Amino acid sequence: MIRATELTKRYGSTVAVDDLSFSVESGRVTGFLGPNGAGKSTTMRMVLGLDRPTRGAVHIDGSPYRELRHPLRKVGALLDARAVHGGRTARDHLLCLARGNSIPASRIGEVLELVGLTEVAGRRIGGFSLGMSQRLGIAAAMLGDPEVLLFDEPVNGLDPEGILWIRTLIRKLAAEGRTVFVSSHLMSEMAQTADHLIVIGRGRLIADSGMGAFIDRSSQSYVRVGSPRSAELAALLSAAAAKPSGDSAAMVGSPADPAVESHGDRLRVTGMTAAEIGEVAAVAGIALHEVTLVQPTLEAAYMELTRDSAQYTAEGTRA
Ligand SMILES: Nc1ncnc2c1ncn2[C@@H]1O[C@H](COP(=O)(O)OP(=O)(O)OP(=O)(O)O)[C@@H](O)[C@H]1O
Repeated sequence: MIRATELTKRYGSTVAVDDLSFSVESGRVTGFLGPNGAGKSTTMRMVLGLDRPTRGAVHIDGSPYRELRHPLRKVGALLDARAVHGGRTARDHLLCLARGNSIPASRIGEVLELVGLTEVAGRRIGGFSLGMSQRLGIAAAMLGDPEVLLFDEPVNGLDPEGILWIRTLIRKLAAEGRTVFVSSHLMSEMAQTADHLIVIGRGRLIADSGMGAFIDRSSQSYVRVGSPRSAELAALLSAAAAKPSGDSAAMVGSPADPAVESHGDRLRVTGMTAAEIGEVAAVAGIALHEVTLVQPTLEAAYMELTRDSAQYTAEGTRA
């Protein structure tokens, strides 16, 4: 498990990460999202001891990274796949990393096989394509068979087959009970990979919630309800929606305030679940002819939530 507590990083007058507290749990994929410059890479660098927090701390299973005895056996990371010594062969690169972390050389063949680079193990890394470099970075991350894995933009530059391969690998690692923390700007990819989301903007926490809850809480998520007594039901739902729901998903400034609107012979209900609507109707003995959950894509929910946090916004992209 990764736990960040009041994590803060300043570069001169820039506050890159601002009082950030969150946990990344084991056994699931946690997506780390935020607009350009939000502080994702800086956070990941602090998790890995590559940057010192100005304030606060981040622990991996209770210890700061710098205090881990054999870091690669606890934490594997893919940050910048190109930041390697281009003159070395893939095998030598992995051998150097293994030696420094008391990892047996026999593991190198295993990770090369895992990422599909066995045939090019003797080639110099400098001639590798971006996709091959990404695979080598993942081989390095997996070298110590770590419980905790961090991937910063892992599908960057990969072809569709490579993207599918990484997605499958990431899901498998989480299913094995590992802690998997992945940043990406590709929302369609995240929607298929992550179970849980941590969203930051301008260095601060915006959301920490399950994927389903994140999408449900968007104002674009609603339940379409059809009933022969829709006017009566609308009044009952409005009264019920005014009560607090007790939902525990942390969402700063959630836009989904409960509301009931009539659209022809259908009701459009936001901020209530289909089950809650069904309960209200059942208590009043009102028949329901339709209850349909209409959800936006992760991309639409994300754009709505981060609209005010984006550092750079092109003309015409603000709703
Ligand atoms: N070494 C540094 N010196 C000065 N400022 C920095 C440094 N590293 C990051 N920053 C600034 O900190 C902020 C957060 O940057 P960071 O790279 O962590 O964001 P990010 O969320 O990873 O962005 P992206 O999605 O574009 O990769 C930005 O304003 C960036 O310019």
